[in-house]
Amino acid sequence: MHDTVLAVDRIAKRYGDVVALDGMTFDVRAGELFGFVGSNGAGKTTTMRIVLGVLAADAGEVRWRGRPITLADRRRIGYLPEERGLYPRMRVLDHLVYLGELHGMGTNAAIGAAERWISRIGLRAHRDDRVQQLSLGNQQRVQLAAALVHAPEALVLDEPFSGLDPVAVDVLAAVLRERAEAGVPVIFSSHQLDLVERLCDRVGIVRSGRMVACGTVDELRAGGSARLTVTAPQAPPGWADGLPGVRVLGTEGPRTLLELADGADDQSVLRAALATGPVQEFSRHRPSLTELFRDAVTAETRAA
Ligand SMILES: Nc1ncnc2c1ncn2[C@@H]1O[C@H](COP(=O)(O)OP(=O)(O)OP(=O)(O)O)[C@@H](O)[C@H]1O
Repeated sequence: MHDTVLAVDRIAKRYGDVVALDGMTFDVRAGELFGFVGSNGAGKTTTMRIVLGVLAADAGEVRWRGRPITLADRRRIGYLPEERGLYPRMRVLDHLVYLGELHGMGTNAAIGAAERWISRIGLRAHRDDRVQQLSLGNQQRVQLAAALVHAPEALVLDEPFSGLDPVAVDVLAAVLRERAEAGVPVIFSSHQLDLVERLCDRVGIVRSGRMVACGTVDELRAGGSARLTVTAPQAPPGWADGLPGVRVLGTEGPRTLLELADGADDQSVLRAALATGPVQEFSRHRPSLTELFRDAVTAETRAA
């Protein structure tokens, strides 16, 4: 039995004629990092807004620890919205203290927490600057500290890594991992799939307002079709066309990337490659998250 904290259950949402969410369903468990990925417009931000109560769903339910989520539950969530909302003229420390107090912290506790996050997120040199004086990336760091300052019981972060330099990416990755290890469920959206693959316990791939694949990266990869990379310098263009159970995904110089249907015979591919001349590379691998994601997006294009 998993310790589900947040459950999104068959959420539907339309904007006029646009169907933004169409039965969106998934859950996030205590202590896990959940990566929420999907192409632009797939419905990630809309889902997060509904979880936080910024938007109302047309149908479906959000549950917090097994019962319908309330305003009080939502105040326990640390939220990084897509539309970043800081007061530009406030100073960094004052801003974070203010937000901590808004979430019910006493002033001293809020100051202590704000100082700790300022150090942790690398903002010490900017502690007394006004938000509007900061670079975009540093404003993003303040926004992240704002989501963390009140010791939330869950984190819902809309593209938290966007705009961060590589050092800040590493710091944030460590912070999120640490929060998860403390039992906090963390859900975040990102287009940086290598980061999602490296960091997340589970990943959900969203397409057209629905969850089309959800599981650990290993589970998702195991469910994807095997890939073959073949390097055959003398092979003419189209050498792999028509091989049974084989789809050509692309070529790059002498290398051809192939997708194998279940049960397709990779040895017949090897024989076909050898028939063209020397084969310098022949390797079979499971798709990466990026490749799985491309498959999902391609399926969307084909369905459109
Ligand atoms: N306020 C709005 N009015 C009309 N349509 C909207 C509105 N907000 C979102 N949509 C539409 O709803 C769908 C889902 O958008 P959403 O912002 O949730 O996607 P997303 O997955 O977060 O995309 P991105 O990766 O680009 O941030 C899109 O078709 C979008 O155009």
